[in-house]
Amino acid sequence: MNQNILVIDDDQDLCKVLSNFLKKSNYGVSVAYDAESGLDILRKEKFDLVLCDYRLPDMTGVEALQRIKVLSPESAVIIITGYSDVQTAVETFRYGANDYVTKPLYPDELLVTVKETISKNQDKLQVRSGKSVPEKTSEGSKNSAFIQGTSKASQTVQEHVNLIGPTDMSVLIIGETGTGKEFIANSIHQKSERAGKPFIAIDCGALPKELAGSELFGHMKGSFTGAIADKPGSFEMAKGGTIFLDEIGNLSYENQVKLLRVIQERKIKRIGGQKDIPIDVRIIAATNENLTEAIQNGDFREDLYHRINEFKITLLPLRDRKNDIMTFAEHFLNLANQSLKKSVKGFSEEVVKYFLDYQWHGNLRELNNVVKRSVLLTQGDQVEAKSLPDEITKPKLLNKTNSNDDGLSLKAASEEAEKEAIINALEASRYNKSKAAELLEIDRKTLYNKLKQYNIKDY
Ligand SMILES: Nc1ncnc2c1ncn2[C@@H]1O[C@H](COP(=O)(O)OP(=O)(O)OP(=O)(O)O)[C@@H](O)[C@H]1O
Repeated sequence: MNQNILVIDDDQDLCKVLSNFLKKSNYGVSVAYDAESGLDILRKEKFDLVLCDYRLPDMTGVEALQRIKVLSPESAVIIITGYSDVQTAVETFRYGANDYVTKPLYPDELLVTVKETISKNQDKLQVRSGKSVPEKTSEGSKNSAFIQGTSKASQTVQEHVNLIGPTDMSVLIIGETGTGKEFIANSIHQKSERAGKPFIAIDCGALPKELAGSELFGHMKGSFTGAIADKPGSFEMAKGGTIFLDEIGNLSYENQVKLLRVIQERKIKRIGGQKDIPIDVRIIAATNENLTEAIQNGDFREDLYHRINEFKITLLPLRDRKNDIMTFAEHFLNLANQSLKKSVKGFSEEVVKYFLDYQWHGNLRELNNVVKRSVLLTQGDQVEAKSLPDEITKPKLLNKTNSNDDGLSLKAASEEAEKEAIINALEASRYNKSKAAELLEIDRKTLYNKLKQYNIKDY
């Protein structure tokens, strides 16, 4: 049966082109020019994928995404965005977007992203419904796509993963969007005795409040409108395996209480059910927000925090572990060559410099997408700067013209250099702050102040 795609974009010409192209590639396609019409279509039909513009005339990208997830939690969503919006569009990942593509859209690149996204989403749905997913040998396989970073920070993370993997401790992974939290969670699972059992990833940010309880803990027929049959929740489906709760800070208070009970008593009750069901799962949680602050504000339970935080792993933003950038870029280049059937060999020196200087707010996910796009556009042997988006090659000029901001000033340049020196010292000292302060010839207190000033994550 054909897979169905819904395209929501106010650019009617783009919709026409996309629709023709996707139909030629054997997808069933429906089109809407604003979010409300798209949501109307979603109320009537099921879609494997929604391709949704980030800037719609009637609502913001995040709002559209949240409403899509309420109506059709099982559809994958790819956000279409202009490169200048990438920095804000990456926020949609907190609400369950599966990937993003940047305008101008290129058919080959889009097709690869569409195929991969639908396939990964179906694997997830299958695992959640209790069916095993056949091992894949292509680039779709998590294991074949996983690599270790080469920065000191990544090596330390890997040591921790190796240590903590075989235990049954709960782990809290902290990091910005796209830093690889789910990949690390999966790697911890693979190193444990639970490896042959399910790894179920739940995006708490994408779960509509009204469905979250049922999704996690299951329900009994008739317990609420729409509960047409008994349904096991993710905790039951993960039997013997690991559950990965991404964006755990988004769980409602009520579900936090239920989760605490699962952890303390190792059993659950389905919604509307009487029976206690024993649960054997390891919990790995992730967040990109400051849970301590959420606790102080009364939004997150402190007792739950201590339970999920038996071990903490912090993934630094890519811009703060620069040694990883080219390691991952080479890896993504190989993957892009495979999926786009190209044979680009590497990156020009200029490109390497741009990559090292860029801020990568979407982290590894953004790097992957930029490399994929540049491989597609490369005719010769190596990726040249002209294949990169302007935001990467001219960030300061684009962002700073017509503003009083001193991005081009000596002060900004020396602050940038200072920040880099601090990051290098931290890496060299394996995040031992006393040693880093010594290397920098400043005292610890000054170092702490600078970490705060430059928003360098505490490792
Ligand atoms: N160790 C790794 N090896 C190879 N690719 C990686 C690795 N970690 C991350 N990636 C790439 O980065 C993308 C984002 O990773 P992941 O989904 O694990 O990030 P995340 O921190 O969980 O993001 P979010 O918070 O938005 O859910 C992956 O799809 C993959 O392409």
